[in-house]
Amino acid sequence: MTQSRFDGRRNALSAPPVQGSRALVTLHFRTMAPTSDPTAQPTPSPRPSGSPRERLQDARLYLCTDARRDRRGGLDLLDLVRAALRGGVDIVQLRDRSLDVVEELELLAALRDLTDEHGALLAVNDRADVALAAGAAVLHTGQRDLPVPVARDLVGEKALLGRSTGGGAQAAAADADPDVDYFCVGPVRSTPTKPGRAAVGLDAVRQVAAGQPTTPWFAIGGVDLQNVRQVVEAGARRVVVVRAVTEAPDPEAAARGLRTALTRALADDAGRTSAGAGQA
Ligand SMILES: Cc1ncc(COP(=O)(O)OP(=O)(O)O)c(N)n1
Ligand SMILES: Cc1ncsc1CCOP(=O)(O)O
Ligand SMILES: [Mg+2]
Repeated sequence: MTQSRFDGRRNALSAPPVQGSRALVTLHFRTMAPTSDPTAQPTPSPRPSGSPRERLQDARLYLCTDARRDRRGGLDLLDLVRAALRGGVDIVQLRDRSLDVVEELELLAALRDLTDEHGALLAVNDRADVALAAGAAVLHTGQRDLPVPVARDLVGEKALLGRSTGGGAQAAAADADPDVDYFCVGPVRSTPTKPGRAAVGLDAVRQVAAGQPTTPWFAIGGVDLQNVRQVVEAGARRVVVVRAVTEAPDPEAAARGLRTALTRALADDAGRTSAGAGQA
């Protein structure tokens, strides 16, 4: 495994400038890394390039993972993330409060190399200072974290800000806030990954979708291959997963399966209803 060391020099301010025009979006074909089957043909899937904000618009599948210090017999963090990116994950967040800042920055430096290679976005949870120091494209904060204006002041205009919501008024506030680049709605189902947080259910997803938010948003919490179609039918266009990939015996196949299921459910849903046409 190659270990990138954090050198303290790359930060969000050294990231390429945000391009304001959608016309600047270009599509290229992602290089698919070899799968476990050496005879398998690469199946190129469009990977959006362009500014982080443009890539966020096209993002469908977002992975949060801990540092996997206890690998539980599976892949270590970098191998897991590499596999997930090959499988089609668009955004990767390191979510692990047990790390000290030096450890977190070291891991983020390595993850940034991987996400950059794959044209994906790197997200930092909770800490604006760490996001800035790591040069991460995204800072994610929840309702009990830094207020959005403070987070924005700290990370600057170029960084993307994500916000957790339980749907309803929190989602409406996030959608109305020009500093929020995306928000999440959940937990859709109760989940051991967010203990003590009550499920909001698919009804909350339906309610948010009915409001036709203009800000990109994701459903999170208990989303997996079995229920992703229901989540899309409830109105979500994007999902965040933890266990569905991190606890899968084959994380690459799990990510690819979710991605394919999402794409199919989205296509079917778009054919069934025109209500989603204007959705973020
Ligand atoms: C993408 C994404 N969505 C939701 C969360 C949860 O954030 P929060 O409610 O602040 O809880 P913690 O993750 O900080 O425990 C998230 N981290 N990422
Ligand atoms: C971080 C977070 N916030 C709301 S639910 C959740 C965890 C989702 O984890 P999983 O996909 O394993 O249910
Ligand atoms: Mg948080």
